[in-house]
Amino acid sequence: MLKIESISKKFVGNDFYSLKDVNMEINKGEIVGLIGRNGAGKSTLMKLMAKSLKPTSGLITYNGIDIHSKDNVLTDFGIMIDPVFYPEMSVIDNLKFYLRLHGKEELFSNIEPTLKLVELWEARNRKPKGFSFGMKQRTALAIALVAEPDFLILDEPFVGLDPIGVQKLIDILKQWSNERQISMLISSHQLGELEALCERYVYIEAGQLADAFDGAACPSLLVYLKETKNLEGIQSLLSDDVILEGNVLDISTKITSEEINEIFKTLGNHALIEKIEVKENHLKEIFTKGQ
Ligand SMILES: Nc1ncnc2c1ncn2[C@@H]1O[C@H](COP(=O)(O)OP(=O)(O)OP(=O)(O)O)[C@@H](O)[C@H]1O
Repeated sequence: MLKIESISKKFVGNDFYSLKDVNMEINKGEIVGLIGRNGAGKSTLMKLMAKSLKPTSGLITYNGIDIHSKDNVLTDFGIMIDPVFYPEMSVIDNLKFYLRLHGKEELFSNIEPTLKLVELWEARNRKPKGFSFGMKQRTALAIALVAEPDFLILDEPFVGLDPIGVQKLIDILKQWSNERQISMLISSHQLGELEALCERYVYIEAGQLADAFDGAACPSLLVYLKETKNLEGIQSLLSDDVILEGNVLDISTKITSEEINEIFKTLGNHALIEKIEVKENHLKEIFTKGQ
């Protein structure tokens, strides 16, 4: 588990704190979305967690160990913040070098599926020096993913991926979190992508943790029912993800296709559907409040 306690960061020469007294925890297998406007402090927080910056004050521990107290605490971290590849070395050699550096040569077999995931397999023998911005992003992403990390820190991982690449990445990250209990902190301005992935969010505003909320606020369908009587048939369908309030059924898009089919079959059989709406994107609301 990663724990951040009262972390503050003031860069030399600045008269303001880029982060001020931030506290948070990320548990095993949890995917946490980090959101906030430009300059809010997201990258600074991630860099402190990745040890590429030192905090002005506060403590960050991973499984109880102060990450800044000694080397090798982050060996099982996959980090995509700043470019970490060698521009003059082919992509495939970059990945081999990274695995060797971490003593993980036995994972060379991961290189092909990882490069296929980020759609760089065809370009594997080219040097990132001549790559487009998106290709450089995807090289950094491949390096973060290749060593089967226990903890992923990804700063804007969707930038540079096309829609199919984005969906493939979302699917694999979900799968890793479910099957291998990998923890993740992901920052992105692409709120729809985050909503497809995260269970919990932290919102940073001017260096401070302004809000934290869970994924219950992910997109949902609102089904307006013609009547609120004779709803015994749908009682068994209600859950944390399918909530009935008055005559509105709030159905989270997290539920399975079997559940969706069951709900619509039941509603249709009783001709209960008045109209359907998509609930406003909650993350967008957070961003735009007070604007
Ligand atoms: N090396 C640095 N030296 C001085 N100030 C810095 C440095 N890095 C970041 N800052 C300042 O700290 C604040 C937070 O920056 P940070 O990059 O963490 O924001 P961010 O939330 O990641 O923004 P964006 O969404 O634009 O990437 C900004 O005011 C920024 O100018």
